[in-house]
Amino acid sequence: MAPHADIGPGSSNEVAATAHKDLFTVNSPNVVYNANEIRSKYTYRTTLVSQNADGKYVATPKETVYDFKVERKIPKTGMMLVGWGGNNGTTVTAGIIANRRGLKWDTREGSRAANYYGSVVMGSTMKLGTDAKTAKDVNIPFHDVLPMVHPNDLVIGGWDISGMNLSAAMDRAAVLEPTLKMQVHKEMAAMVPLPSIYYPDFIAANQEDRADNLIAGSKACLEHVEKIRKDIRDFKAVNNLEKIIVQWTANTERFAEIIPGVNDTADNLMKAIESGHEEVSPSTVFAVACILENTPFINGSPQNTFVPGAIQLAEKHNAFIGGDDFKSGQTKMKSALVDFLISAGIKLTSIASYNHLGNNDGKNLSSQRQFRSKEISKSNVVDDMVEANTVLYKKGEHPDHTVVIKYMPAVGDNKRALDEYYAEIFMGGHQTISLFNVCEDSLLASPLIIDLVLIAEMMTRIQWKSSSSDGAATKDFKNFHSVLSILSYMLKAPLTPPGTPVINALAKQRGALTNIFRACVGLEPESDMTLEHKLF
Ligand SMILES: NC(=O)c1ccc[n+]([C@@H]2O[C@H](COP(=O)([O-])OP(=O)(O)OC[C@H]3O[C@@H](n4cnc5c(N)ncnc54)[C@H](O)[C@@H]3O)[C@@H](O)[C@H]2O)c1
Ligand SMILES: O=P([O-])([O-])O[C@@H]1[C@@H](O)[C@H](O)[C@@H](O)[C@H](O)[C@@H]1O
Repeated sequence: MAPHADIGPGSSNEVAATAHKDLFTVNSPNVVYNANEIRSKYTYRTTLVSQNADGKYVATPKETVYDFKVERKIPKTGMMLVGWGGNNGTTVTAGIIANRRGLKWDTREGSRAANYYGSVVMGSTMKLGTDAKTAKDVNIPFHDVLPMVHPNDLVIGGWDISGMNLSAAMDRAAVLEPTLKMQVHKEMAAMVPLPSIYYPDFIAANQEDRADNLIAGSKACLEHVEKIRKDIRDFKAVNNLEKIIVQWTANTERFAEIIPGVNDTADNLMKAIESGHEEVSPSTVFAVACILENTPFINGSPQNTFVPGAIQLAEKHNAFIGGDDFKSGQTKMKSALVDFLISAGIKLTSIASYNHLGNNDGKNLSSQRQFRSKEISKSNVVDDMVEANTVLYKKGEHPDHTVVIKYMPAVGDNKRALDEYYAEIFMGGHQTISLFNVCEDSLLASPLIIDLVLIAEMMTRIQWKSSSSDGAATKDFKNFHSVLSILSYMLKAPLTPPGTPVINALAKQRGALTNIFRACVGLEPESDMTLEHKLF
């Protein structure tokens, strides 16, 4: 049996890492390149605000000097998906194979070619600067800002409670055109998900008929943690990998109850797993296994995988985690539109978000407890934008917001999202925005899975220290905080380091991602001031 890896013509042994060519170098005394690293000294400028006795704000500019170190060598990287046999898992796998081989296929609208549309890293650009002669903007592919893995080079594997091979699972998903599927059929038929853990109470009962590829045991135990850790090590060894990123793209679980003494601390969580506590979910067991294996783990679903004990464990082991819930279509649009409306001074008073879909995700979400997980992640996405505008909203005031999801098998993966945004405008007027948004869910989510892997892997090669004079200096280089909030742009319910704010506004999320990567090569944040076009 194939070692559950991508063993096609582009298989791990044959995939030659795409040679990385630096598209640019930074000409600055603060940036030094050597064969292995890029070192930069970056001054981070913020404004500290305090209030004086009469309540007036006092704004004080603050500068913190950071040293960043970026490893330039691009490691051979594996992507292991939990839920590999699902719509997203099969679609992203077929998509990477198709891109790797430069496939074209016929459709009713004519020939189509493989692409990475919908991936920020592979499909978007950022402004590098302005042309020294013409003063015109110079934009570069996002992928070229730092030495990042190319998705074509990813070695793919994973787990599923369904033992169906990836070709049959791709047919079951009914996402891709037959003329494309037939070209990747052979490679995908050779891919078989590893058996996984299945605790029935956490996903809808209607998923039981898929569960034929199981690791023994129906509740958490240390053996499950160790089996998953071994799977990761074996996958790494068989494919001669240097890095692995694991992502949960399995079914949405019900929320786990946070129980003091069970999952509130790292030690209690490990004891709970050892004792087989029934409130420990499969996704939390995967997270713990990845943390202990120092393998970044990202949760693409809305459940609270990262119970407090899991976050504490990640911090303790200096391991990366990220989540929750891919932000693919209806919510992505919401996080941009709400930001636009509120920052335009328009008082949004209600948001009605309805959608129906017919894929297996929709089937799982037709169960109330799983829907509740999704309802939470889809509902909280406007909080930061509302709270930031105290001109429009009094403290605690917010728009009405309802989320409805219905399972309609007929539409398959092509979710229909209907939204109404209702707002108060000048002098008692109203604005009503109605959206009808057909989201081909897996084709929107798959590029996000790729972005999450590429960015999480990049973060394992970036370290920082502060040479600040204000006593916050750190002597040695260290990783970013274990909770990768830099991944927020791809996620509906961004996980952030405990006690730090959650930012959902799409433009702010992209700005953070872009400007942190720019800072790693000593470049200032993208500024839209364009003073060079105003002051002359
Ligand atoms: N646009 C999107 O598709 C989108 C957006 C946001 C979030 N999500 C989330 O991504 C996840 C996957 O979506 P999908 O459309 O691929 O769903 P899917 O139902 O097609 O795939 C999920 C897969 O997970 C498997 N699975 C379930 N429990 C498992 C376990 N314990 N271990 C291993 N495998 C397990 C199932 O057998 C199935 O093959 C869902 O949770 C969904 O809510 C999807
Ligand atoms: O990302 P998004 O389009 O806002 O949200 C989607 C929901 O609308 C859909 O019902 C669900 O099945 C997907 O998993 C995804 O969560």
